[in-house]
Amino acid sequence: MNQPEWLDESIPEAHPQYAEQAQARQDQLTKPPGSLGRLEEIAIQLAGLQQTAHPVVDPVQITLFAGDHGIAKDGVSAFDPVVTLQMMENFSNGGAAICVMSEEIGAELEVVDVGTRWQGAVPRAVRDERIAPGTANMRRQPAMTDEQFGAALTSGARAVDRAIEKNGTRVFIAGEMGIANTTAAAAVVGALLNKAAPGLVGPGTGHDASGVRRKAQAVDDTLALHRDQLGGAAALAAPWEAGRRVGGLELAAMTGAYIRCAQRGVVIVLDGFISGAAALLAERLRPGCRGWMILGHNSAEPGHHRIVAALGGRPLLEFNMRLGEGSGAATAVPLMRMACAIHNRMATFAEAGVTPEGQG
Ligand SMILES: Cc1cc2ncn([C@H]3O[C@H](COP(=O)(O)O)[C@@H](O)[C@H]3O)c2cc1C
Ligand SMILES: O=C(O)c1cccnc1
Repeated sequence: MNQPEWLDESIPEAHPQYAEQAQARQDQLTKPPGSLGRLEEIAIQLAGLQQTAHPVVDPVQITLFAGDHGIAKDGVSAFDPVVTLQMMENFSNGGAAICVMSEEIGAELEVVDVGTRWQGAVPRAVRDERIAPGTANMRRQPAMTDEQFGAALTSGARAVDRAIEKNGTRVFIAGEMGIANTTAAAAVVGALLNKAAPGLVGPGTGHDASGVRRKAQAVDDTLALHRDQLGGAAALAAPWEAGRRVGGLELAAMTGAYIRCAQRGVVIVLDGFISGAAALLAERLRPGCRGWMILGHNSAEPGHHRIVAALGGRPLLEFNMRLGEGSGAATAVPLMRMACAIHNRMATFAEAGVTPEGQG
């Protein structure tokens, strides 16, 4: 299989010396050391990644990738797949949650259709990069061909390049829309971690218990088929095969975007369950991506904590959100801005004439 060439580009690492300097500055600011908790950690992490004494969050780019899923026909979502198409109109008209959120936080929003079943021209404000009219049903055959998977990765990577060129993006958020994509995400995580469906699947858009059981069966059937075809679980844990056989076009585009962010030194804020699955896939495809990721929030989708455990680290927010679209990541942005403002603008003990030593 021919993997896209850009995938081989190297990924820079954080510079400990900048993180150490940032830590030293935090300890000189007019507050008890450590008293701003994770706000301090965020600023220190960003300073190390951005190799600067003055970490920044802006410009923030949000790019939402949309795609349809063959397995949606099997009743794995509480909603009909036509909602993916209807939501494309809604994104185009500025009515979706992520549209309001991106406006509210002053972030640029782009919506890229990498594979919906939309007939004819896509809605006005949506960028048309359709690779296929949805994935094939992964319960019966690979969701994507090698070429389609590679093209979806590349579409995500190009979205990052485009954003950097347009606005000098420093923080990137990938969102998604695709009815049934929590099923695809669960299958990707099951394949990569060699886990069975129970514990990975959850209500998604709002299934009841019998819906969740149907979904778990779909994921287990899917994993069994591909493990069989490849001759074992280890072969399906190989990230290229996992990503193309049981993933989604939008999930692959997110994966490509994350890898590209890491290659280009752009900080990633992860969203929820689908974003987490794409992040895990990115790290498995190109180790080193994880260093560029900040976990935005803990999704209420029950399997999300397994992704968090596999990635390592602790999400910033516990907000009981389970929407996707990039919404959890967007919600974390104001806190990250606050962290940088404190780091960059607070007075030190020396500047303010405040006595730094404790009383012993
Ligand atoms: C109106 C609406 C807007 C959404 N925006 C994001 N999602 C979220 O729900 C879908 C995944 O859940 P499942 O796997 O259960 O289908 C994805 O489209 C995800 O982005 C939405 C879902 C709905 C119904
Ligand atoms: O956590 C998410 O991203 C999520 C959960 C349920 C449905 N859609 C998205």
